[in-house]
Amino acid sequence: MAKLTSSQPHVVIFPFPVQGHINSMLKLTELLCLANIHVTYLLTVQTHARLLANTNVVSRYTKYPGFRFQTLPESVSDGNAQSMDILLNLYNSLKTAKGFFRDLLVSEGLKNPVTCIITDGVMRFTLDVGEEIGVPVIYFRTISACSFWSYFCMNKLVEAAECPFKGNDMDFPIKSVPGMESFLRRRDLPSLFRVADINDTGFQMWLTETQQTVRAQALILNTFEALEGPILSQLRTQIPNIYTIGPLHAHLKAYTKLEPASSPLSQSNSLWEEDRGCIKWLEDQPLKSVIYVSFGSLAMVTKEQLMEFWHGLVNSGYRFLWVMRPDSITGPEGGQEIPAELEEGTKTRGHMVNWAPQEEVLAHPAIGGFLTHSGWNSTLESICEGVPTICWPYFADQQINSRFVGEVWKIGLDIKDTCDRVIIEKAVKDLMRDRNEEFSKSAIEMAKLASKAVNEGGSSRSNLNKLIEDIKSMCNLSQHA
Ligand SMILES: O=c1ccn([C@@H]2O[C@H](COP(=O)(O)OP(=O)(O)O[C@H]3O[C@H](CO)[C@@H](O)[C@H](O)[C@H]3O)[C@@H](O)[C@H]2O)c(=O)[nH]1
Ligand SMILES: C[C@H]1CC[C@@H]2C(C(=O)O)=CO[C@@H](O)[C@@H]21
Repeated sequence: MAKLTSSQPHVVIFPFPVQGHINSMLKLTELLCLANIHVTYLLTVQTHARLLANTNVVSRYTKYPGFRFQTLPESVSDGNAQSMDILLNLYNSLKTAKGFFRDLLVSEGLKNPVTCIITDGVMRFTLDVGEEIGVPVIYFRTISACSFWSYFCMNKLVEAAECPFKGNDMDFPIKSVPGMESFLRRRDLPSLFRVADINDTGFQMWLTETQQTVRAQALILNTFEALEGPILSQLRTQIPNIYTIGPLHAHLKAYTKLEPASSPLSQSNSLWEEDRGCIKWLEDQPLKSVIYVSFGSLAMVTKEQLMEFWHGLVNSGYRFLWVMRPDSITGPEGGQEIPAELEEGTKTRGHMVNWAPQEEVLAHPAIGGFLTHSGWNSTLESICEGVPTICWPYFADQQINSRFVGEVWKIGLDIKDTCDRVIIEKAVKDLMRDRNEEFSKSAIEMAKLASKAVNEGGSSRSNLNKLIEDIKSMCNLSQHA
């Protein structure tokens, strides 16, 4: 093994290429670039093209001469699937890029040696490559610490016969996730736990992926100590080297002192075209009068669910801004007429878009609440703006995030497993009016803690500085075969 040394830190960052993962890993990328670290960022051909078409990333990154995008072979793709199939297709497709990844690292090494690899914590083939060529791998798992910890305890649940679930009582308590014994129910576990057989492909896949985390040099989490401290303490008994550096979107803003409103597209990483008409619409709405509705980039709703949400929102009497992503409605073509009262209610109090500049929307003074699927980015973005949430988790980590929102942080309502119109109407009225003071108070408190974490002297800022130092110190350690 020939040893190459370098005085220039060069990190290859490899996200699982879907919106929710690309976002936070690009924010980290920019923070590393600001610290004069060279970064090569890997994307599929598809996502790279979409990112370039819908954002200003090219001009944004020209100020960092050490940055470049690198695309994966064209064959790596999500197969134009939807939702969970996107993830499975991508997962399998990405593994075929192992040889490409290895060759890239070695050939990059000839010009500008790669000194550290930061990869998404669900791609263990990258650990194999790092070990093979002697370059340290740091994992970045883009979910919350609480959901990661529950994945990490999957084996314990199986050993304790808590999973697979016996019987249909979804409110049955779960005791095998240390630190969550007093409030965790079956329905709060990540949706992958809802299996009849633990040999289920998805279950085994995520169990194995999560367990491999211990092979990484360290783990980066997009969270902050004041939010998830007790769970992080549990996690550190198994994985001592954890950098909590979130919320990353706020961290980047604090670092660059960017005012969100001053430069609309400045930090967007959207794969869809943002409809800025909704900001104009928000300008005409009273203070805290609007509930923002969005289910992220992967969730799908059936036509029946859509109608329940719609009736619930209209019947609540509140104004709403609703992101209805193209292709996010499942079910047979055609069908249901839209009832006149929904048309009317939407015309007078609603606004719908395909994709919104979400960070900016949540920061807008007209927003009073957020009906969300509880994806981790959306959860952090609402926390930073002190916006209380109604949580309708769709899959994966979302089920446990929403339990923490409702039961631990008390910054919103968890309505999981139902979207009946009567429940939606009541939840909106509770969030926007009847229990607004209580939720807003805790949400604003949490927003202050988030801001403290990412500013000078805060825990996330110190951890980021430590990460940067550690990456710089890896310069003389890397070996290439
Ligand atoms: O109109 C929109 C809707 C969303 N977003 C952004 O898209 C991201 C969505 O991310 P997230 O809220 O995390 O949801 P998903 O897209 O569903 O993210 C996937 O990745 C997350 C991080 O791993 C997981 O927590 C989720 O469960 C998983 O589905 C956020 O940054 C939003 O600001 C927009 O900019 N405009
Ligand atoms: C397929 C989803 C289940 C887990 C994955 C994930 C994770 O890191 O655990 C985050 O969000 C989803 O995109 C993935």
